[in-house]
Amino acid sequence: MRMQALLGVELPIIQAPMAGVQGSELAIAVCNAGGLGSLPCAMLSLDAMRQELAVIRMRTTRPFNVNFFCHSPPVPSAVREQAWKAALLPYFEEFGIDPTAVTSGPGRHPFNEEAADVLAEFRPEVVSFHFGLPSAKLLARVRSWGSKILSSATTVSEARWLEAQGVDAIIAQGLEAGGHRGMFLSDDLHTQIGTFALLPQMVKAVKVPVIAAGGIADANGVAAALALGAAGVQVGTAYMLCPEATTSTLHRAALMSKESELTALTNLFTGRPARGIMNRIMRELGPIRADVPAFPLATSAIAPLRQAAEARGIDGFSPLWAGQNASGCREIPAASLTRLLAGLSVASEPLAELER
Ligand SMILES: Cc1cc2nc3c(=O)[nH]c(=O)nc-3n(C[C@H](O)[C@H](O)[C@H](O)COP(=O)(O)O)c2cc1C
Repeated sequence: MRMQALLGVELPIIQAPMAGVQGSELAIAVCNAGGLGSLPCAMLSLDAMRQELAVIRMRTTRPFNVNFFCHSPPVPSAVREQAWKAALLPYFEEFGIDPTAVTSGPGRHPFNEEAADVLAEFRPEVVSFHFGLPSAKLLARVRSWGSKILSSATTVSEARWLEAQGVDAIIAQGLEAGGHRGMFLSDDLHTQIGTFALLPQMVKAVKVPVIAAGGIADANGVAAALALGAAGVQVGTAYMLCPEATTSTLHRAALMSKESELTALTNLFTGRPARGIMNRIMRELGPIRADVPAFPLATSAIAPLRQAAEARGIDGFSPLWAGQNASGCREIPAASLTRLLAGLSVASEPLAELER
């Protein structure tokens, strides 16, 4: 089944939920252009989430997707906290940050009953999860509103597991993808393979529709994914320069520069592996370390460093999330990008140029 029939949209394009670089504005623009816009909620308070959802309902009548992380809350480890702070100490000194003032604590919220209470007020057409699924009870609550349920899988085994839990579609997230790996059955990074190797195997293994994600940045990429059996695609990185995204100036500059050609998986910023543009701290500490606190506890120690560096215009301590294919990033309205991805024409001349 094509994604359009399943999710009630015109185009087979999902704008990937991207916590930290977008809110309702991007989602609304994509929905109104015929794609499926997404609101990432992992970093939103309940009040902010309610406000964003109200804005979306007000400004579009189309289906939209609301996205959550569903990791298990971490067990803090004093040993790892200490080791992490020790590794960061030279940088705290360089930027004049008092290490004793650095607090620890979670920086990302998993989906829970309180978030479900807010969601119940809006009953979104689609709800997607990252890092597996929430409890069966919570999932049943989401399903009771008629919301279609999506989740990311990075391996065929994860796809089979999600199908057994009754999801409506599976997002095949390949190695190229920007941001956090949705992996949840294994923490072995070698298990995730490239999108166009993963997709056909997943399509063969499960009966539910499979949506391709990772490294897809233009109409040819979308067509290739559909030819390999995808019901639709989920595109993240390509939307990050759109004016409706909230991507920071430093992050935009990195995406537009040659730097964006080198990305790596790193757990330094949150405790879980995510793909971002290589920067100073990734280079100097090594992008993956065993002594980093569990997700999302690593975030709080690095946050003051990031803040101090960004205030000086330095991007070396910021998570510059991006996929391996930033070639589709364009400073054009999200509606135009959505149409171009779907192989449709756009009205204005400079944009029509991009189609060639
Ligand atoms: C900046 C950024 C933030 C992301 N945040 C989320 C998120 O909050 N939830 C989620 O399910 N996926 C998130 N992802 C992953 C996307 O859902 C998707 O897998 C990825 O963007 C697809 O690869 P591409 O970036 O190459 O298009 C994020 C990706 C990026 C680039």
